[in-house]
Amino acid sequence: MGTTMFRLEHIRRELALSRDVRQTIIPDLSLEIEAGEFVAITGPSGSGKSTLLYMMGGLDKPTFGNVWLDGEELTEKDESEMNRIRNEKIGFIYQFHFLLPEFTALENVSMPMMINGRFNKKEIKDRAKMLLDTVGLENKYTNKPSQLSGGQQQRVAIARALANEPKVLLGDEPTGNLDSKSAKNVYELFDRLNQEKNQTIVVVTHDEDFANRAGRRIHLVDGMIESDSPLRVMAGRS
Ligand SMILES: Nc1ncnc2c1ncn2[C@@H]1O[C@H](COP(=O)(O)OP(=O)(O)OP(=O)(O)O)[C@@H](O)[C@H]1O
Repeated sequence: MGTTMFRLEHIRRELALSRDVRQTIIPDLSLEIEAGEFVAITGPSGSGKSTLLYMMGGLDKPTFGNVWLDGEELTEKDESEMNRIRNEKIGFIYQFHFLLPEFTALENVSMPMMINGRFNKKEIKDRAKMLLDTVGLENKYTNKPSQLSGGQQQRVAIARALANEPKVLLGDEPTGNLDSKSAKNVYELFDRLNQEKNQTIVVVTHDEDFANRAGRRIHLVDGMIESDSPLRVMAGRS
């Protein structure tokens, strides 16, 4: 048995549409994800995929139920504790990269490390370079986002998400805004991070090719797990 990275117990997420009308997005969902897994969450539009991912990343709270990440219970944490956990343990990648336009690739990747305070100035610069090298942008340290292609911008966002050596990398349609060639580069990068560094990855995706790269696919319909299937034997796991 591996180490449990995520444990979700009887998650329910309701939304108040008006004073007395509530919509149930996720009725009752339980799930465990182990360290080193690469999981794709798929399902039709509106099935609750992003809502689930945001609760896993502590960006949204369930109406009922509990979420544990790496042994820490997220739902009971206040905002400042959650900010710490997000900065230390979670790398989040969105469909749109949200890079800071006035800063270079190197500065964008450095930012989470400067907030964290764990590395000194030189270490931050060295790590930022190493991370940009990892995502294949060794020649783009001083480029600002506007001087990079969409795929390159997303790779900077991935390097930034990895800055503080997060326990988990969460992606909400990370290839949703990319052409097929750039998307393929991003899949390959996720694959490599998972295979070589045993990085735990959970991505929400509509992209079949991407979902097929993952070791496990969780298919949601109406906020319920319709299927949960391993796709292939993961490297290094018995
Ligand atoms: N802030 C909100 N206000 C109102 N409805 C919301 C809100 N957030 C989510 N919803 C509703 O909750 C349901 C689930 O949304 P969610 O974004 O999790 O689905 P999804 O499977 O990720 O969809 P998509 O694939 O289209 O991104 C949808 O019916 C959506 O309309």
